[in-house]
Amino acid sequence: MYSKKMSLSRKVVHVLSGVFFMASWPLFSNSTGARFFAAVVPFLNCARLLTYGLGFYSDEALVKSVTREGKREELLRGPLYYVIVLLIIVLVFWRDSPIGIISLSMMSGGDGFADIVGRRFGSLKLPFNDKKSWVGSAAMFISGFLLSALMLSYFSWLGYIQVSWDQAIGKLVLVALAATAVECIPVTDVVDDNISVPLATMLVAFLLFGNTAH
Ligand SMILES: C/C(=C\COP(=O)(O)O)CCC[C@H](C)CCC[C@H](C)CCCC(C)C
Ligand SMILES: Nc1ccn([C@@H]2O[C@H](COP(=O)(O)OP(=O)(O)O)[C@@H](O)[C@H]2O)c(=O)n1
Repeated sequence: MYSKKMSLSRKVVHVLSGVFFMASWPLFSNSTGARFFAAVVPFLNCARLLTYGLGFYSDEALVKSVTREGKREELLRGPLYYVIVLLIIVLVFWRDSPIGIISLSMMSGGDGFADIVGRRFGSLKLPFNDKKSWVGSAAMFISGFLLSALMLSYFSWLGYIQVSWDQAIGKLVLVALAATAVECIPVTDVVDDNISVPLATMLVAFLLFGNTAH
């Protein structure tokens, strides 16, 4: 029986892994190769998830902390997609582009809180997706928007990006709406939302922000 406590702990890992990983980026040097050193952590986690997910070795603690039903094969789906997206974001966008910062915030914070809040308070389901709820989607939008704004402020304060907040706020609202829309449409049986949410965010953030946060 998969407990609510395990579900909550998995989601806390979902939220905090991405946030703490992103928050650690300023610890790396200003060299052009710094992103590759930062990519070592998600790379090693990819290897770990593949090793244990394919059954070469077993790690019950890992399986219990990041899977829904305690099956090792689950490591090869949501958790692996999540870490691959971290790898792509850190290599492609790094800390000097709002696109990666916002995409990671929507995937970790937005999608994470959608589950945490929606699973507990989401009795009123969406008319087009009975697995998702209005309050869960609202939590996705609000937490994704707030975490994105917080992390953009963080990297702006440290001098990696410049943010024109008079324009950025409106653009961030639109990006959060797009991410929320993608998260709640019933395609998660086909495309995991650890793929669909960041991809949709990257596209809309690129169209609205380009590679600067103005
Ligand atoms: C539970 C996770 C994904 C599943 O999502 P869903 O299917 O519920 O939508 C997150 C998996 C996390 C992964 C096993 C560990 C990732 C660690 C990260 C690469 C680096 C963290 C470093 C930081 C400094 C703690
Ligand atoms: N927009 C949302 C998202 C999730 N949820 C709740 O959170 C549970 C898990 O959502 P999910 O299938 O998107 O979980 P992950 O794929 O993110 O792990 C759902 O079964 C709903 O109970 C919600 O109510 N509304």
